[in-house]
Amino acid sequence: MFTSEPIVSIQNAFIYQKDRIVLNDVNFSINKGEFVFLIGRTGSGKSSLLKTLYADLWLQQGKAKVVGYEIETLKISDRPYLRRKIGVVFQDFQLFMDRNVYENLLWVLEATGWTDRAKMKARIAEVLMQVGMAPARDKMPHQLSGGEQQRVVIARALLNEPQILFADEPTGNLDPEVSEQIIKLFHEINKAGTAILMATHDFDMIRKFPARIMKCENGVVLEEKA
Ligand SMILES: Nc1ncnc2c1ncn2[C@@H]1O[C@H](COP(=O)(O)OP(=O)(O)OP(=O)(O)O)[C@@H](O)[C@H]1O
Repeated sequence: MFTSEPIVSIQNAFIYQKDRIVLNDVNFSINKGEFVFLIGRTGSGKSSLLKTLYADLWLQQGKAKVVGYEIETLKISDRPYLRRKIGVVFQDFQLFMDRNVYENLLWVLEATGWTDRAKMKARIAEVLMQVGMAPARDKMPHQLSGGEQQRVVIARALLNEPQILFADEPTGNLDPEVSEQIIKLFHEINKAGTAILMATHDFDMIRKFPARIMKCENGVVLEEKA
């Protein structure tokens, strides 16, 4: 039987902020193409868990493997290689406000080793099309609505064809209608094969777009029964 290795697996992991344990003995895995919601109250550890998985917070105890990289032993110099295979989307859009959409995306391609200008231009056109933002190519971020900016951020996260997107409250700053469009976009991206791990408070969206749910509660991560 064909079995593929999970793209995220975390075992016996203790997640710390400074010297305080935020999450104890975390164990789960995420398979290729899965969609997973991560829920839990403010301060329950969702962001800390995501940060650990994209190697922004040191994993002091336990093991994690993300798209083939062992997180607990990952050298700082190897982080860019991990980051090329994953995409990260936050609540605050974090675009360069002094560059237009095209330049924002170009910056990422340059920073991740692309050199062929024609291929870069084509890839940017492709991801902007995928998120419905092709007409905004030459606009400055301040000329876009919050939802449009978030689409550009998602396009940026897709540039290197990540195997998984980590999204931390990606609709946290958006009104409900726009949030729904953004979650729909994540679902389309997921259907095209990219796994998604999304921290959210938005229970309406979870009801509308049912998927696997994990919950941070009382210092542990639990699988939530549907
Ligand atoms: N940089 C930091 N230094 C010290 N403690 C931190 C830091 N970041 C978060 N914490 C603490 O770690 C705990 C978990 O926070 P975390 O941000 O992971 O929770 P969260 O579930 O993502 O919350 P929210 O929904 O508000 O984003 C909280 O008690 C928080 O105060």
